[in-house]
Amino acid sequence: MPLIEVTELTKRYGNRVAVDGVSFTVERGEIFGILGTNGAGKTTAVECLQGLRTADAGTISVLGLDPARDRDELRRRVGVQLQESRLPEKLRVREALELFASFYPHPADVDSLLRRLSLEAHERAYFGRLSGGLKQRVSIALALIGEPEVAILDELTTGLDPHARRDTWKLVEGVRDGGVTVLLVTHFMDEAERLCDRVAVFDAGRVVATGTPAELLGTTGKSTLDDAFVTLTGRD
Ligand SMILES: Nc1ncnc2c1ncn2[C@@H]1O[C@H](COP(=O)(O)OP(=O)(O)OP(=O)(O)O)[C@@H](O)[C@H]1O
Repeated sequence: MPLIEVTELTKRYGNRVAVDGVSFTVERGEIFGILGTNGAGKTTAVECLQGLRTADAGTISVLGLDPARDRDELRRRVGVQLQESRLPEKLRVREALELFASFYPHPADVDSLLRRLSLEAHERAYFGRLSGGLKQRVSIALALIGEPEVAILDELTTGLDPHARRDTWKLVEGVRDGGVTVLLVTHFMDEAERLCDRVAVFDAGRVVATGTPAELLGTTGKSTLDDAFVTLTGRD
C-alpha cells in the first residue's frame, strides 16, 4: 500500500480551481518531488495532505489516515519544514530544538540530531545570526525532531549558494536513507533530477506527468529535466 495516496483531489478558492482532479501516490522510503510552475497548485495540494485545508473533492490517505479527520495524529507523524522567518532571531539553535522536541511524545534525541546535521558547533548561536545554509539545516532538524515517518520539505534550497545547496541535498539523501519518506516541493529541476526517486509535474492545477526523472526524459526525448519540464508544461 502506498504511504500517500491522492485520488482526484480538487480544491477551489471561490471560483478559482487551484487543484483540479490531481492523483498521485508516494511509496515508503522514496524522495518524491512535487514540481510545478508558480501558482501550479503545489502548496495547496501539500496543505490538503497535512489537513491544513479541506479538499472540495477527491480522497487523500497519508499513512492510512484521512488528513481532514486525523489531523492531530498526522501532525505527530509528519514533519514539516518551517519557513525560517517563523523562528525568533534570539532563539539559540539548541533552544529551538529543545522547544520543538517538547511538542512531541517521542522526540529525537537533541544531541544526536545536532550531530547528524553537523550543528554541534553552532548549538549556542542565535538563529538570527546564522548563514542561510545553517538556517536551512536548523529548519530540516526541526522537521525531524518528532521522529516523523514522512518529512515535507518546501523550497528547500531557495537562496542558498551552490555549496550549501549540495550539502543540503546530501543531508536530504541521508534523511531518506535513514528510513524517512520525503516529499519535496520544488521548482528547481536540477534539484529534482539529482534528489528525487520519482516526481509529479504540476501545471495549472493538474498533474501532467509522473515518473522517475529518467522516465520523464525518455517520454519527452530531452536530455535534462529542465527541458523535459518545459515540454511537459506546454511552453516549449
Ligand atoms: N488563500 C488563497 N486564496 C485564493 N487563491 C489562492 C490562495 N492560495 C493560493 N491561491 C491561488 O491558487 C493557485 C495555486 O496556488 P498555490 O500556492 O497552491 O501554487 P504553488 O504551485 O504552490 O505556487 P508557488 O510555486 O508560486 O508557491 C494560484 O492561482 C494562487 O493564486
